[in-house]
Amino acid sequence: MGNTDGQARFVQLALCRILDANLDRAREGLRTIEEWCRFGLDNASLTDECKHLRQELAHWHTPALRAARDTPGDAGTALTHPDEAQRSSVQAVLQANLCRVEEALRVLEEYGKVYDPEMGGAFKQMRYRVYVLESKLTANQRQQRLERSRLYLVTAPTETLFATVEAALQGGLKLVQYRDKTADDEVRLSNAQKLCQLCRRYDALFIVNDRVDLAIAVDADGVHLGQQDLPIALARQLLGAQRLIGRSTHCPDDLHRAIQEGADYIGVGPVYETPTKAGRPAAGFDYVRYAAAHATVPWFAIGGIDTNNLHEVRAAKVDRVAIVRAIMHAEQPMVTTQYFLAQLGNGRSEE
Ligand SMILES: Cc1ncc(COP(=O)(O)OP(=O)(O)O)c(N)n1
Ligand SMILES: Cc1ncsc1CCOP(=O)(O)O
Ligand SMILES: [Mg+2]
Repeated sequence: MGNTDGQARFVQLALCRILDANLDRAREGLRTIEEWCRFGLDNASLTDECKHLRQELAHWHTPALRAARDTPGDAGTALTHPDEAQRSSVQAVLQANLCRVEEALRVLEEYGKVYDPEMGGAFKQMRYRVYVLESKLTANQRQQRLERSRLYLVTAPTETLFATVEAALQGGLKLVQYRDKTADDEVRLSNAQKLCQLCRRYDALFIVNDRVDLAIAVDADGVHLGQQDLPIALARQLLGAQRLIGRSTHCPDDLHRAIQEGADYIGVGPVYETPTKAGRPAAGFDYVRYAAAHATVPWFAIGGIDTNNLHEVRAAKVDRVAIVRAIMHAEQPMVTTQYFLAQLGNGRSEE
């Protein structure tokens, strides 16, 4: 009898320790996410949602559960995974903490059912709220990062592809498109994978030109589609709600259609005729000014823009530009990137 009592007490104590540890874990993870929503994204509603979730967790974190804590006797405190010692980016921090919160809530849900019949349902409901938070955070982040980007590097297949892109990233670039119209798929896949990883290291968005399949394969942030490429609706079905879709536009009709079809951003051009897109006539400055007056999504002027004519482009109310040769063929891509960013008044947004 004494033994059974002792066992029951042991189980109860273990339960309390599990609940206490996971309440702590979930609260800490949420606090980490909340700080980014507040200071990184300036997003009041996401910050509020984190705070509410933390308060609800605090409500369940009773003195009885806290009293069960025995940190020196906890066999798990010394165990860490090498990934925890290093995070490659803010994204990685957010991802790790979302995971930590979701796992902790699942543990609370399962063991909570044994401790208090109301706990299971309450933590399940919170877990679903964290999934929603995760979707909003991911979607929102990409949109916000896109909005902050004034300079868009569209790559050309050069011998120094990776070194040039990395130099531009070191110069502060935050938006890269992989464009290669001729390479074999095997090469494109490998290049896209490497560029995607490179962009992640510098907290830059990575977009694949033309190819929805490659964008999905490398887990890119989105795809850029021209007028002759896949319809936006189909790309959206394949890519989901959270990835970015860009569309090239050459005239007012294209612009309105792209926005109405759900493009997250548009390319506007070619501003000038350019050998990079041989055979496509310039759309001209009238269309550029039209875009400045009517575009309701971020738009990037593209085509023949370089450091010499940037002032003329800026005079047509252009705030965002997409560049191929002027950076890919620059002698000093990092310095050229810094010049573009400074002229585009990037300030805090590209930090
Ligand atoms: C930002 C941006 N704008 C326009 C284009 C051109 O796309 P598209 O018309 O499909 O031509 P290709 O680049 O595929 O030759 C772009 N890539 N990026
Ligand atoms: C892909 C594309 N679409 C319209 S213009 C253009 C190429 C722009 O290249 P560059 O900056 O070298 O003129
Ligand atoms: Mg295309």
